[in-house]
Amino acid sequence: MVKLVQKIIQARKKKSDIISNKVPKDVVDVLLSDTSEKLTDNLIADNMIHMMIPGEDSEPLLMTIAENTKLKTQKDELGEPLCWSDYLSLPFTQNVITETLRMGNIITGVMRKAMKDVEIKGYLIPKGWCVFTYFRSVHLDQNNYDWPYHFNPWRWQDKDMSSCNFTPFGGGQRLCPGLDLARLEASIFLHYFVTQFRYN
Ligand code: HEM
Repeated sequence: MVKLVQKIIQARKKKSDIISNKVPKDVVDVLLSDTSEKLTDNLIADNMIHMMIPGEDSEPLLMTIAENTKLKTQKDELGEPLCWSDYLSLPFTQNVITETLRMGNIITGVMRKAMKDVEIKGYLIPKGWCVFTYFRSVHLDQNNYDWPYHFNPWRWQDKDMSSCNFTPFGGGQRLCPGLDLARLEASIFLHYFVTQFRYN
């Protein structure tokens, strides 16, 4: 990321040599126009990255904290432990988990062996061949997801998850039997993480 941002800075520097005295249009322009010489390219890149990360992740985190804090307060008032229906009552947290599974699933795909000749979309997979179905390329394909590298839990609101474009737990006869348990564990982790831990 630093390398990428540094390239942008270099390109801007070249441009600003040609067009001097122009009014700064964005953060990079402002940082580059600093005359104190304290701002190295590295520091400028660092500043830009720090501005990008909160812009990207703060909203989903805020929503998750709000939803889970509300539940924790209710539970504390009633003096009750968490139960199954609580897990289902956190729709935004579920969307955060779904989006995490889409972008960062630890299982990148599954292996299959063709038991007979199979033709898919004009390609022949001969009997006995092994195939690796790569989930990640489907989950990060912009034909299936707008801005696929953008962490956007809202994309799952009112969306049907049972499509072939979303298979973090596999599908068919070998569908992961731990699917619900995995989501439940992730929800419990997120609940305690956002309601009990401090970031500093
Ligand atoms: C985020 C967590 C998890 C992910 C992403 C995941 C993903 C998967 C995937 C993709 C498969 C299909 C493998 C294939 O088709 O070859 C699978 C199978 C399986 N998973 Fe999970 N899994 C998770 C958690 C769990 C948990 C918590 C358990 C059990 C407590 C579990 C038990 C199994 C078992 C037993 C199979 C084999 C099913 C079969 O072959 O019939 N998984 N998992």
